Amino acid sequence: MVQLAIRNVSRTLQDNNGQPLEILKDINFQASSGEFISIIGPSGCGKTTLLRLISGLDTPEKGDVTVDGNKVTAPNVSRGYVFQHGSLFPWETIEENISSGLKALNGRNYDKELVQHYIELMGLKGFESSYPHQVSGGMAQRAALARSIVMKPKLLLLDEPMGALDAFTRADVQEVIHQVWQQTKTTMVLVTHDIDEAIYLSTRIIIMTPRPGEIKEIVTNPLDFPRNRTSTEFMDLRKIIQDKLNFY
Ligand SMILES: Nc1ncnc2c1ncn2[C@@H]1O[C@H](COP(=O)(O)OP(=O)(O)OP(=O)(O)O)[C@@H](O)[C@H]1O
Repeated sequence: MVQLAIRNVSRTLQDNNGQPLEILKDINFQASSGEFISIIGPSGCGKTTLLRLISGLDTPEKGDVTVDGNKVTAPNVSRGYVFQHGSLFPWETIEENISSGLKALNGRNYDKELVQHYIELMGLKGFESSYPHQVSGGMAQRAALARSIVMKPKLLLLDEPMGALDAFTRADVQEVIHQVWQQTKTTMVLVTHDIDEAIYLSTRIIIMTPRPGEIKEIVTNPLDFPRNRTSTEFMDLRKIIQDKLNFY
């Protein structure tokens, strides 16, 4: 069933001199409930702009974004957003951060078991009382992910959440995202620069052109789970996507 629909979306912003800058041009795609979509493309092609339009943080001047048939006009808790730098509250502990949205919504009667479930799943047991500056970058990102997923969003938008992590930590957070996706069946849209990450996690990969960002191609990922990054099939797909990203 189609959950997310982007129809004829264009977005023009202003550059530093006040001149119009066409960022996104005629974007069209649909995602079904439970899909994992990655968006990949050259720097500045409008990936984050597209994610902001899906979240409702921004609105397009042409076209529309709908989720479950409803037009997106403003942010909503049903669409979670995880930033590159998880943006945890530095004055709250890991547990307080994870439960902050639930508390804001439900007061003190929030679902504490759910919070504990994600503390365990994210490997944060024993660090509940630590503050963000006392844990590693990977742990902070796992906590940011937990903070979003406990809200049970219909759609989870991931804006390069592994972008600032080293290769080992990155693989570790990818694994956690994959587990959360499989367990919750939440529709996820990930912006990434990392072809392997896109192949490892996604059901489909959207390849964008340089600015103005247009969809060059949508590649359906044929690989079964669990995926093996060193398999021939994985490496073949990496080459195919790398070639499609070769614009110059
Ligand atoms: N608020 C804004 N006003 C003007 N221009 C903006 C604004 N936000 C982004 N831009 C410009 O829009 C273009 C697309 O930005 P965006 O962050 O969406 O690209 P991206 O593909 O996510 O880039 P990257 O991969 O480097 O993160 C860039 O040239 C950026 O400088």
